[in-house]
Amino acid sequence: MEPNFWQNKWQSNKVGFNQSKPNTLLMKHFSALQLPPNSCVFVPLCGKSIDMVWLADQGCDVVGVELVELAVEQFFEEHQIQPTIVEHPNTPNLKYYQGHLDSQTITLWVGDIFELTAQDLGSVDAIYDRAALVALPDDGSEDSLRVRYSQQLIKLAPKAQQLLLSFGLSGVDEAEYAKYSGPPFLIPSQKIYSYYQQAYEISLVEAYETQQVNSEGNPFLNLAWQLVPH
Ligand SMILES: C[S@@+](CC[C@H](N)C(=O)[O-])C[C@H]1O[C@@H](n2cnc3c(N)ncnc32)[C@H](O)[C@@H]1O
Repeated sequence: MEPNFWQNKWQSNKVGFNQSKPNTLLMKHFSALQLPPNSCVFVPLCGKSIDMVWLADQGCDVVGVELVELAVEQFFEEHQIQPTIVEHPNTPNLKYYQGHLDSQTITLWVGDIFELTAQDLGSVDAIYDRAALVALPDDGSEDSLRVRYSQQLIKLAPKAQQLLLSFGLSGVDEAEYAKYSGPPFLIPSQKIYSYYQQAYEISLVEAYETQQVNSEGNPFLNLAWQLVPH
């Protein structure tokens, strides 16, 4: 997706991916990560997700990154948090907004995730990916946006486990997935392994069929994965 695609979505308020309530798979499976209090959770491609408030309520600090500044502004406005805005000392296209929710710190970088470094993020204990991997296309090439994104996550936080949410389709083979365009994209399970098995032990912690079916009656799936660094 070109940056303009996302800028337009936010400018025209076509943000159907944004949830009004915390994600049920997050609430159900987050405790399996067994994070100590004040752990830092990285939320890539964070939008203005309410899940970040839920994570802070669990006693975590949150670091996010989001391309579109309007999304970050809206996050702080909607939760009535007064942010401090800090420009990156060396990278002109990066800045962060930082504020506090009770005793937790929320730091949202504005910019392209590919411009961030592990040093910018600081120490990260876990990554929560909802609507991020599935937002990016994979044309099958070695340097597709989705492949580059998965590599970048590993570089940014090599010691962090991940809770990853994805979408699939029940009862079809991998070839069938290519018929569906996104975002969000459906991702065959084999692909999740191909992106991440070099860095993580991968467990599928939940997969459930949604009410929605394709034209052949195959149900769409919501999946939750736990990825633990080797
Ligand atoms: C489908 S939305 C999901 C937002 C959020 N994770 C949620 O659950 O609501 C994907 C977000 O990624 C942002 N985005 C896309 N490409 C990006 C990039 N290269 N760097 C940072 N953010 C990006 C978009 O602006 C958009 O807000």
